[in-house]
Amino acid sequence: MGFLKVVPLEEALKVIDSFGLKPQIEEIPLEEALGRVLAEDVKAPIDVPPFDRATVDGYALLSKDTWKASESEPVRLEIVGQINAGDVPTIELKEGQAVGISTGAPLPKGADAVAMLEEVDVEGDELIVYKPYYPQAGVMKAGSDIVKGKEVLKASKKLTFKDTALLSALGFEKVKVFKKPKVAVISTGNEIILPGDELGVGKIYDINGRAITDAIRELGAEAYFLGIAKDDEASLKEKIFEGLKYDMVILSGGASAGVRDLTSSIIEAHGEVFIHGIAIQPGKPTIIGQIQGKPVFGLPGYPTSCLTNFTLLVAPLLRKLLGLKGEHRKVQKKLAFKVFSVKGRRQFLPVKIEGEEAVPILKGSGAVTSFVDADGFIEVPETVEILEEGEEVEVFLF
Ligand SMILES: Nc1nc2c(c(=O)[nH]1)N[C@H]1C(S)=C(S)[C@@H](COP(=O)(O)OP(=O)(O)OC[C@H]3O[C@@H](n4cnc5c(N)ncnc54)[C@H](O)[C@@H]3O)O[C@H]1N2
Ligand code: MOO
Repeated sequence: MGFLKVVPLEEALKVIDSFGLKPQIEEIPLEEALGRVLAEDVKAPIDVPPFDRATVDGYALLSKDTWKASESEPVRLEIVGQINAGDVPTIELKEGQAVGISTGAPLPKGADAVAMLEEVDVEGDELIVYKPYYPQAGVMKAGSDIVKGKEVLKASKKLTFKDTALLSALGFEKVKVFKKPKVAVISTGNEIILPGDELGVGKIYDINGRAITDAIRELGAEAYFLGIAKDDEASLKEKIFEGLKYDMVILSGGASAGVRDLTSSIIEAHGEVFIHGIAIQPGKPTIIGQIQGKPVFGLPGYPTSCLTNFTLLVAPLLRKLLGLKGEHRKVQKKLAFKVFSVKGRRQFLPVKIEGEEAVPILKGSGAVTSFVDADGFIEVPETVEILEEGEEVEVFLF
C-alpha cells in the first residue's frame, strides 16, 4: 500500500466538483427557518402595515377641521364612536366629526390624522381640539414600513431572527430554503477514545470527530458522528457503510501509507479512490473516493492537517450545497517573524492575528493548539522557501 499519486490541490477540487452534487431546495415552516439559507429572493406580498393605522391612542379626525384651532380658540368636534385595534371600521367620518381610536386600530374613511388623548379634552360627546393637526399626524400609512412588491430578502441569505421577523410580518407561513447536506463523521484509530472513557496508556482523546462534526454544524449542515472505528477492516467497513445512509462520509486518521492505514483499501474494495495524496502541507495524506455514488473523504489524522483539509476541501462543497455564496473571508496582515517553508509543497501555515500582525504557529500539525489558537492560515506557494518578517500576507480566516 502507498500513496497512489500526489496531486495538486486544484485537481482534488476538480474531483470534488465532478461528484456533481447540487443544492437541493425544500419548503419548511417559518418556525424552523432560523439559521437556514434562503433559496429564493423574497418580495413583499402585502403592504406593511396593511392599512393606515393610528400610532397613538386618541381621536381620529379630519386634519382640515383643526387648522384654525388654538389654545384661545379651540375647535369642537362631534365624537361619533370608538374604534379599537382589530376592529373593522364601519364609520365614515364627515366634516366636524371625530372618533375615538386606539393605537394600532385602522383609520376610518375620511379621517387623515389622530389627535393624542393627552392633547384634547372631552365634554359629553364633544371633542375640544387646541391645535392644528397636519395630514398623517399620528398615522402610519399602509405600506410605509414595507411596500407591496419590494424585494426584501435575497436568496443565499442565512436567516437571522431579524429575517424571520420580517417574513412573519409579511405573513409567510412557509419558506423555501436549501436542504442541509447530511454528513457522517468517523474517527479512526485504536488509540482514540472519547471523553468519559478512561485514559489508558497510549490512548488519546478524540479531537477530529468533535472538530469536524461541530465545524459542519457551524456551517449549517447536519453532522452525524458515528464514533470511532478500530484499525481493522471489519470495524472500518461497518462504520463506512453506516455512513453511506447520509450524503457523504468523512473519516479522519488512517489516511497515510502506514500498514494500519486501511481506509483507502476499503474504499477501493467497495467503490473508487480518485485521490490519495495532495501536494499540500499539512494535509498530504488525504483520500477522496466514492462508494455507491457517495463521496467519501479520508482526512489526515493529525488534527491541524485534518481541519485544514476540511476547510480547503469539504467546507467549500458544504457551502455550495447549503446555497451559501461568498468566498473565504480574507484579511491582509504583516508577518510577525521570518518563516521557512518546504519547497515543492504548497503550505498552509496556521497563524494567530495580533493587531496588524499575523503570528505563525509553529507547533506542527500534530498539535491541537495549532488550529485552536489559529485565526486562519496563510498560503505559501510551492516555489517560496522563505517569508520575511513584515511581509504582507493574506490570512484566510477559519
Ligand atoms: N510514511 C509516512 N508516514 C506519514 C506520512 C507520510 O507521508 N509518509 N505523513 C505524515 C503526515 S504529514 C500525517 S498528517 C500523518 C497522517 O496520517 P494518518 O492520516 O494515517 O493518521 P494516523 O496515523 O491515523 O494519525 C496521525 C496522528 O494523529 C492522531 N489522530 C488520529 N485521529 C485522531 C483523532 N480523531 N483525534 C485526535 N488525534 C488523532 C493519531 O493518534 C496520530 O498521532 O501521517 C504521517 N505519517
Ligand atoms: O500532511 Mo501532514 O498533514 O503534513 O501534517
